[in-house]
Amino acid sequence: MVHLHDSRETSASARGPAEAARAVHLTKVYGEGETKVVALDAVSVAFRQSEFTAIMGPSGSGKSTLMHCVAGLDAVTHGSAYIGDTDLTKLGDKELTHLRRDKVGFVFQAFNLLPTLNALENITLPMDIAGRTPDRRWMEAVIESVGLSGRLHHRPGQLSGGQQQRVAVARALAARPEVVFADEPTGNLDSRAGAEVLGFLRNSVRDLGQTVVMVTHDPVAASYASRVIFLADGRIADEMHQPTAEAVLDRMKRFDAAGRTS
Ligand SMILES: Nc1ncnc2c1ncn2[C@@H]1O[C@H](COP(=O)(O)OP(=O)(O)OP(=O)(O)O)[C@@H](O)[C@H]1O
Repeated sequence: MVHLHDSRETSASARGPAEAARAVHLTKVYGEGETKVVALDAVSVAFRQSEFTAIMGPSGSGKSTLMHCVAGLDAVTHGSAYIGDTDLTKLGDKELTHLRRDKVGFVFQAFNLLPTLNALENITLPMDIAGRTPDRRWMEAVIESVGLSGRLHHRPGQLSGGQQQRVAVARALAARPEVVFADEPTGNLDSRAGAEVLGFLRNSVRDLGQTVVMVTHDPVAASYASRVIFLADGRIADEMHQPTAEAVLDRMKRFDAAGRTS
């Protein structure tokens, strides 16, 4: 296994743990008048570099909204969202597009691979479009940890669901982003393929120093993270470190008992 920690992390560790992304008193309101929904209510949370955080909570608690606002995919109503030191609320559309392209990696439930390109071409596509040359050592490390070296010239249709999602994760990592946001990355996978993808995400944090923030409904998926943030009614309700699936499930049951799920 190649160990290739990010030099940003080394320099940051001299200053204490650096934050790859954070929300500061972030409020997100959808609609107005009778249809007004406060999806996030003054949420403050930081995601440190080289940390794997899972965001959990009942349906409608604001998980996706938090991820979308911090990733610059959705506008903030009040407060701020940062990637590194950059306040996203101060950026125009074009700057935001560049920041998302250069600093953020995304993994969604649907793999979103291009069917006519092989695995390697899919992995390097965003960098090709941006006209950037991939860092060779980093790419080799990503491809080694993704465990697809024998399948790099296969097209998505020739790969299993789990392999396709691992290609999607490698694509998110290829540009060496500040942070990777994963939204239900195992939602379309059976438990074995899901475990492969989660293991790969965890390795990318451990071996490559990547920062990962993952929204999930699944306590087993959350147990791969080193930290779980629980949202309820648009607020941070709890936090757990070194979670086990059982402990996460127990915590989620207490939300059910409080009648907060829909
Ligand atoms: N585009 C939108 N317009 C209006 N309301 C929205 C919109 N997106 C989300 N909401 C509302 O904001 C609240 C939080 O939604 P969000 O999708 O963030 O929750 P979630 O925890 O991710 O839910 P789930 O687990 O069901 O995906 C919900 O009440 C939802 O109905």
